[in-house]
Order: sequence, then C-alpha cells, then structure tokens
Amino acid sequence: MNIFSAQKIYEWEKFTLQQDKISALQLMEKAAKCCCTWISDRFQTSTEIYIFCGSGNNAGDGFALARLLCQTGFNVKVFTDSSKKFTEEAELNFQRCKEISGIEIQDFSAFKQLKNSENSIIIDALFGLGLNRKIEGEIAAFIDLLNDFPGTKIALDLPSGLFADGNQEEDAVIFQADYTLTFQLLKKSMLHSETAPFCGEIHIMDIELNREFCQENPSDENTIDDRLIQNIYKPRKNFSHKGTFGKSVLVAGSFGKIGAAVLATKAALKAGSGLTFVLAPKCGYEILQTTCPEAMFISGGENEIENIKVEDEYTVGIGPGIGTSSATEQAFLKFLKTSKKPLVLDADALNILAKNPENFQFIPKDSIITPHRKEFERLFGKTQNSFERTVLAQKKAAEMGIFIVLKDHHTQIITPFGTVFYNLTGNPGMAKGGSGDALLGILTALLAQNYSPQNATIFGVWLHGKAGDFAAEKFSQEAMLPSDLINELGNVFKALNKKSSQET
Ligand SMILES: NC(=O)C1=CN([C@@H]2O[C@H](COP(=O)(O)OP(=O)(O)OC[C@H]3O[C@@H](n4cnc5c(N)ncnc54)[C@H](O)[C@@H]3O)[C@@H](O)[C@H]2O)[C@@H](O)CC1
Ligand SMILES: [K+]
Repeated sequence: MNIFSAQKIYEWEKFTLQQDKISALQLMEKAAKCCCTWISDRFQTSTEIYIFCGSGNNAGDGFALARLLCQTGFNVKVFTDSSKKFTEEAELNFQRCKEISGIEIQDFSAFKQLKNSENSIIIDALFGLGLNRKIEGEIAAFIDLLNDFPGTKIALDLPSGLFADGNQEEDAVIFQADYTLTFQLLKKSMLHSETAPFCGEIHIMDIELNREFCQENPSDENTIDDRLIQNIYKPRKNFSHKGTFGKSVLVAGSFGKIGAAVLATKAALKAGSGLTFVLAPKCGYEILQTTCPEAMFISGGENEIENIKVEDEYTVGIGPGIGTSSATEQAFLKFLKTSKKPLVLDADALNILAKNPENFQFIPKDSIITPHRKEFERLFGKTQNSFERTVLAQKKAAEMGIFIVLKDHHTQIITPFGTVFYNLTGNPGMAKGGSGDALLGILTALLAQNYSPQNATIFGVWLHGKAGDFAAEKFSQEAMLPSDLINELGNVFKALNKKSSQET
C-alpha cells in the first residue's frame, strides 16, 4: 500500500471527486459514517461523547460524526469556537449539527466546567492533514487539558499536532490518542518511533478514494500488505528436488556464541533452504550436529572463525555471534573481497565493516544488510531522528547498490532504487537476543531459493514478523523465544499456501 504525503492525499481527494462525480460533502459524510460505525460497534450508547472541532475539514468530519452518533443514540456534546471561519463543508455540517436539538454545542471554555468522567469518549477533530505549524498558545494549553482528561481518546485522521509527513519538534504539543481512525491509508508519521505512539491503536477507515490514482502516482514509500506478499510467495511445485531450493551457508558462531549459529541455521532450514551448511568453529561441532542434524558442518577454525571457504554457487549469510577478533576480521574481509554474489550481512559482520568504511566497496551489489539502530549508527553515523535515518539509509543504499533492512518496530526495507517498504508484522516480543540471527537465516534461505534480492528481503522481513506474531499469540510477548518464532514459520507457510490455493 502506498504512503502519500498530505499534499498527495489532497490531490487524491480531488481526483476522486472528479472521477467518481461525488462532492466533498459526500466524501466527508462517508468518512464520518465509517467512524460512527467503528465507534458504535465498540461502545455502548450510554457512553458520553465529547467532540472537539477546529475550523477545517477535520472539524467538518467531527460535526458530521456528532450528528450521526446522536442519531445512533449516543449523548453528544460538541466544543468549538464558532466565531472562527469554518471551511465550506465544515460550516455546512456545523449548521446541520445546530439543527439537531439533542446535540449541545458549546465554546471550548465550557469544557473546563465538565465533571471528570471515566465513561466518556473524547474525539479530537481539531486539526488533521491541514496542520501547517506547531500548535501554540491557548490551543496548546487546551490539548494539554484534553490529554489529562480521563476517558477514551479518539483522533480523527491524525492526532492534532502531529504532522502527517515528518518529525515534530521535541516540545510539540500533540493529542495523545488511544485510537486513531485514519482515512484511507497510513501516514508516514504513523510508522516512525518518535511520532507513532501518539496515535495509539490505528484503524484505517476505507473511504473508497479512487484507486486509479495510485497506479498513476506510484510512491517511493509503501507499506507491505498481504497482497504484495501473496504475489511474491512462490508455492512449491511437484517434481522439485532439494537442488531446486538452493544451497545456503550460514557463517556464524564463536566460543560461547554457538547459539547464534544454531538459531540462524534452524531458521534457514525452516525457511525452506534446500541444502544447508553451517560454517562455524570446531568448538560448535557437536552442538550444531545435534541441534541441526539436517545441516552440514564446515569447520572455520578452533574457537572462532579464522577461515571462510565457500564454493561460488552457495548463498552466504554471515555475522551472528562471530565476534570481531582480528583473526575473524581478516577471514571475513578476505572472503568479502573475493565475493561476487549478493550476501546477507548482520551483527558482527557489520561491526567489522563499521571499523573501516573503505571496506564498504567490497560488499557485492544487491547484498542485504540488516542493522539495528546502533549498528546503523556505527556504519553510517548518527542522525537526529528516525526520519533522517531513513533518508540517510536511502542515500547509502543507492550509493552502495545494496538493500538495507533498518530494524525497528516497523522495520524498513530500503532498496538501491530509493524505495522504502515499511513492514507491519512483528511485535515487541521479538526484542530479544537471537531474533536477528533468525532473520539472517530466513533471508539467506530465501535468496538461495532464487527469490530476487528485493523479494527475498521484503518476504523475509514480513515472514519473520508474522512468525513472531504467531509465537506471541501462543506464548505471550514476554515469554516467546526466537526459537518459538522459528518453529512458527511452518504455520505461516501453511497460511500462505492455503490462501494461494484459494486464489487459483
Ligand atoms: N483529503 C481527503 O481525502 C479527506 C479529508 N477529510 C478531512 O479533511 C482534513 C483536512 O482538512 P483541512 O485541509 O481543512 O485541514 P484541517 O482540518 O487540519 O485544518 C486546517 C486549518 O487549521 C489551520 N492551522 C493549521 N495549523 C495550525 C496551527 N498550528 N495552529 C492554528 N491553526 C492551524 C489552517 O490554517 C487551516 O485553517 C483531513 O485531515 C480529514 O480529516 C475528510 O473529510 C475526508 C476526505
Ligand atoms: K484530529
């Protein structure tokens, strides 16, 4: 699914009004209806509803919603500044609201007299996409007051004070929503760690903007949706054999960190690698042969990796638990300089690279690197915030011709062509040592199975998150382990297969 800037969303709205021959007022009514249905499906009509309306079309949505909720049987109070000039659609909906005797319309100041009520809903229709500067003065103080009020807080389209497209100033005043009912598509600020928490749980309201617009206006920023995954996924054909599914080598482990090699190898096996090898130090021999009997062992040294010899036809993933000793560093750099095929690089492989950026030039084109925030900083330097980090990653991915997987709550995949894919699967239960090792194994296995580097990266990151979601469902976010995630890969493939067979 595309992510559009506020500017592009306005253009999309205009396009829809022209193509579908509907009015802005009708579109606003549709938006308000979606929100009314969402609220009435979840809350009893005994809940008091307070709606706060600014002066733009976000307020128009608020006025229309007030009318619809009142007609559904809720007790609704509207707070606004009626001395302000409303937009045309907001004014029309304001007038319609006034005609309904059941709705009390008051000035913002009247809100201060209200008794606190836990059993109430506060709806923020102050500012939406049209926010064009930081909120200050009286409105800022008012939003602070709303944030302190008990009860459920719902933002329409965006929490007031949050810009759709980017970062905020640190002291910005923003409505703290429990739920955000956002129209048509996610906005960029809903996907970054500094800004997304203001939205609470996000629900997309499908207001049926005309989809032809997306074909004519492809975006550089996208979220990974089920349709994209189903298009990438290649179900297995009969008569295939183990050679069809590639040969993966995981270069991993050192004394005390053989577990990292076990996790990466198991993940590669469970992600469908045809033949799997693990190149690890000899101290891991028995552990690996016992825990991963399906994988073949290649010795890379005694207690750490000192030598990496791999045949050209193999797909190689390097990094988990290898450490950064000088012997391992030399072995890794020697191997890197002779590598031609795309590699998957994580953890200590990235830490070794970060020591000397001169070595970046040896990373084969189309390789995949999977840094978390700290590893990214070590490689490419600090940025002020995650928005700037994405931009820097776009620059580096293009310069180096590689795929960068920026691990985060919504992990981003950045392609060498500058496109960003935000992943929506996964959960905080995966913030545990070993999750990254599993991801490296999955990515290596998919690359070995002939998924293109871009498809392997998108699919792998999605699979990893989805398996993590299945594991959290079974064991809880607290107790789930990376091995549980790996064991759930099978259930994710089963679900994908089922969907594929239903579609054909
Ligand atoms: N684009 C679409 O497809 C649709 C948009 N709709 C609604 O329309 C909204 C956008 O409406 P508008 O463009 O009228 O924008 P807003 O309703 O966000 O309000 C913008 C107004 O607030 C003022 N303003 C901006 N920042 C301010 C600040 N910091 N302090 C004080 N005043 C400030 C602006 O000067 C402008 O007058 C969306 O968020 C959504 O809720 C919906 O009705 C459905 C369809
Ligand atoms: K809002």
